[in-house]
Amino acid sequence: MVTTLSVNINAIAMLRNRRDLPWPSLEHLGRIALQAGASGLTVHPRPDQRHIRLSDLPVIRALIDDEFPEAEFNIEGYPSEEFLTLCERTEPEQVTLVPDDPSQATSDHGFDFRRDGEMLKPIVARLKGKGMRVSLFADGEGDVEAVRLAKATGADRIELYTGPYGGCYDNPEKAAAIVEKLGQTADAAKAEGLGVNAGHDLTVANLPPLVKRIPHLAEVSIGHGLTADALEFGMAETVRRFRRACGQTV
Ligand SMILES: CC(=O)[C@@H](O)[C@H](O)COP(=O)(O)O
Ligand SMILES: NCC(=O)COP(=O)(O)O
Repeated sequence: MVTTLSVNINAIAMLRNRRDLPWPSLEHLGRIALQAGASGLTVHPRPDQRHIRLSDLPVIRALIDDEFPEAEFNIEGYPSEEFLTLCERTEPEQVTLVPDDPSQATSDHGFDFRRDGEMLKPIVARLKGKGMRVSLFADGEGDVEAVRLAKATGADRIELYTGPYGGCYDNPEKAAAIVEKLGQTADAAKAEGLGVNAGHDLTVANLPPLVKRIPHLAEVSIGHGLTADALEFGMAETVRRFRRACGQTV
């Protein structure tokens, strides 16, 4: 399976929001990323709109619809009524649900499916009923029962939270142990018929071992590390670097 790359544009929005000016432009950089072969764009609007603003969503929707109809729009967020209404209005191809509290600085854990499974079922059904693929943010600790409960929600995929893996950039032994746990979680998901995505703190350096251990990894969404890379190499070249790191022929 080819692992596709969705470019998360949150960090670009954060840079833009430093000033009351329209640059760097999400539309322009999103276009460059898609032209360079990214499979889609990801946004994670937070309730305080500290990076992605609600007004950004129709712009990205139109960019994909008008210029890249094969691309995927992935919207991430906590499934509040406000967020679900936003998804219904924007109709992303994929919604990634996360358990984040509004006060969280960033996503730092997956769902507790033992606690949240029943709560998620009608939400997953509602989004899928409107034609959106649903992915659920999940810890990658090899918890097979949690994966079974994720499947029972009706979701199409899980997204493995790779923050602990990304944090081990200076500790290869620990990183290898975490990749193995992520791999075991992904194997359990595959056995249940769930697709597998991954994201958080992925980089050109740490992607290849992950993709090697999880050959059925469907998609990675990457923002922080990718934006840092783009400052050095430019968005188009960065997308090509990340695509190669995903195992794609560029
Ligand atoms: C869901 C996830 O993994 C996060 O990485 C998220 O998309 C990033 O959110 P922030 O950009 O707000 O840190
Ligand atoms: N779903 C994870 C994501 O979109 C990007 O996370 P990060 O690369 O900004 O950590």
